[in-house]
Amino acid sequence: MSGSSASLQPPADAVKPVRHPDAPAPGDLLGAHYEHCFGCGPGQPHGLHLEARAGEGVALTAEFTVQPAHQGAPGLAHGGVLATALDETLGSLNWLLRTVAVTGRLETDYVRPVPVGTTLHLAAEVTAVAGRKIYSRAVGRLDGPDGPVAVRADALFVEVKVDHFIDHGRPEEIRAAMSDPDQVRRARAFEVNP
Ligand SMILES: CCCCCCCC/C=C\CCCCCCCC(=O)SCCNC(=O)CCNC(=O)[C@H](O)C(C)(C)COP(=O)(O)OP(=O)(O)OC[C@H]1O[C@@H](n2cnc3c(N)ncnc32)[C@H](O)[C@@H]1OP(=O)(O)O
Repeated sequence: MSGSSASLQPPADAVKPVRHPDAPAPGDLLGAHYEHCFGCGPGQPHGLHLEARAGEGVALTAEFTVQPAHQGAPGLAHGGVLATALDETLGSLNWLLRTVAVTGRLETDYVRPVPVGTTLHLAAEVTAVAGRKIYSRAVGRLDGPDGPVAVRADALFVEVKVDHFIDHGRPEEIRAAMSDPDQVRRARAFEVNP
């Protein structure tokens, strides 16, 4: 069974997403938005270390290999970890819009179990934008980019200012992030609009 709820249907005044002119070129690795991000950060030993690559338009692909630390049932990926992989992949679309946005709603279908050791091949795209609301979807496949579907998600991201993180994040991590010029550069890269 699948099908997303009414709140994930774009409204009548929604428009097509526009790829930012300074978005990374198709094929480019997007890199981590934050060193300690559980989804993409190199500084998280048990994190997903998801690697996303820009596609054409407002779309991308990503890969994530399920590690023993990601188990739910013996030898199988935890559903919450798979939702994280989908969330992170969808969040990476921010790089192509050059907009900072956070997940408001994420609906996930689990279609096939995902064994430890599997590389999940993910693909995501923005389908519509309505004001601050960004509608997107993602799919994760086994055995390669054209393999059988294991997981799917529909999502609504909501645009926020960088202040969202500064206002709500724990002060010690915010202080460390703000004193790291590379982190500040990455945060700025999202907020430069045409
Ligand atoms: C230099 C130092 C700083 C460093 C910075 C680092 C750089 C960072 C760069 C990039 C970060 C990317 C990170 C990606 C990580 C992966 C993605 C995640 O996991 S994000 C974490 C999980 N998500 C949250 O924690 C959100 C928690 N929720 C909230 O904060 C708020 O609820 C928020 C912002 C989502 C909305 O709150 P409102 O007060 O701003 O806006 P309202 O008016 O409530 O909503 C706006 C519109 O969206 C709809 N909406 C909101 N939530 C909805 C929902 N759950 N379902 C349906 N519609 C929803 C509303 O109905 C409204 O629609 P109508 O304009 O009236 O048509």
